[in-house]
Amino acid sequence: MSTVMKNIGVIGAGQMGCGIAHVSALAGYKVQMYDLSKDRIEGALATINGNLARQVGNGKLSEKERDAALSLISGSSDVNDLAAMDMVIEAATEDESVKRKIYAQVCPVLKPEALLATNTSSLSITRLASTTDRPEKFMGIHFMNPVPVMKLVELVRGIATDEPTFKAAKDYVTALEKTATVAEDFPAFIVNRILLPMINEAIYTLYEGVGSVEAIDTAMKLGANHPMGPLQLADFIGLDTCLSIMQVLHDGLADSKYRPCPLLVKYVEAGWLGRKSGRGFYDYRGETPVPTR
Ligand SMILES: CC(=O)CC(=O)SCCNC(=O)CCNC(=O)[C@H](O)C(C)(C)COP(=O)(O)OP(=O)(O)OC[C@H]1O[C@@H](n2cnc3c(N)ncnc32)[C@H](O)[C@@H]1OP(=O)(O)O
Ligand SMILES: NC(=O)C1=CN([C@@H]2O[C@H](COP(=O)(O)OP(=O)(O)OC[C@H]3O[C@@H](n4cnc5c(N)ncnc54)[C@H](OP(=O)(O)O)[C@@H]3O)[C@@H](O)[C@H]2O)C=CC1
Repeated sequence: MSTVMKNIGVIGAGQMGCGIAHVSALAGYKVQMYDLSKDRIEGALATINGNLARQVGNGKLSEKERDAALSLISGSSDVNDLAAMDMVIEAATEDESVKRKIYAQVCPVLKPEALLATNTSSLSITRLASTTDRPEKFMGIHFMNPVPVMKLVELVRGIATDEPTFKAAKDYVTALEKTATVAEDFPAFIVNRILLPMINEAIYTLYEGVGSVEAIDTAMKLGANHPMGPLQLADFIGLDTCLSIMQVLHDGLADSKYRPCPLLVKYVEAGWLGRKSGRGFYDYRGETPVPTR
């Protein structure tokens, strides 16, 4: 039997949390966002408003549909506001210790029958599930960035995930008019197992001086028809997230071919995390992005 869901909680009001709230509300779910600070929540609501307005501007949505979606989204920095949720999707920072702390805080607040999902890009679903009070009701629902545009969602079961949970997650993805693929619970699943080593290799190509930022991105855009160059895409994903994923691949598969490029490590250590921090392989602080190497 499938669980009928109406109320979706989203933990982490960053770029992915905003996207998940956006598409869930458009599909008619009531959405409650939670993040640590009120500022984050206010920023997220403004971002969602802007992205919905863009869809109205290009004729993808009517004003009525935008208003209906906006009226379904609330946010707060009080975890107790997640108590009535049928499913909570955690989309906080890609750091296992952060996610564990969140589950320890959130699980006692949730209804016993509520599902808990993670949008992790790489971490073991089974290991994350084991830190919760409901491993059978826990799974990976991995959206792609930007969520309102990308059609794919990877569904990942942990060893304990039960069938009604999987079915409810699949029904939810279908209601969002997205396509689900099933990935096994291996480091970084399918998309990032393939995509992130390519991005890491592009950073090695830069590190070794084979080409400049501009040359590498132009080469892959015009030479391989990628919509974004790999360094532009790394900045878009977030360099902290890219590094975490490479570390999970390196540790989890114990193969030196996944060694994170030292230049990626250096950028993250500098706090140059890409678009979200204003600087990465490009500097976004002016009118147009300028390569940093
Ligand atoms: C790391 C992980 O765990 C997994 C991942 O997500 S990996 C990352 C996967 N994503 C990708 O590979 C994205 C690659 N890039 C692209 O596909 C395209 O460059 C892009 C869709 C992001 C932008 O496309 P574009 O043609 O350059 O820009 P543009 O024409 O302005 O936008 C196309 C659409 O995207 C929307 N869009 C662009 N950026 C957006 C954003 N950040 N948020 C919401 N919508 C956005 C635009 O509104 C537009 O929508 P419509 O088609 O409804 O008009
Ligand atoms: N970026 C991408 O392309 C994709 C990312 N993902 C995954 O989605 C998740 C989120 O990524 P993304 O949105 O890019 O990251 P962001 O850095 O944009 O957002 C993360 C958000 O989580 C918040 N946060 C951190 N700690 C807590 C906490 N204890 N409680 C509540 N909120 C917290 C952060 O707040 P603060 O900034 O104040 O710390 C921030 O608002 C990660 O697991 C990532 O791997 C999945 C697919 C694609």
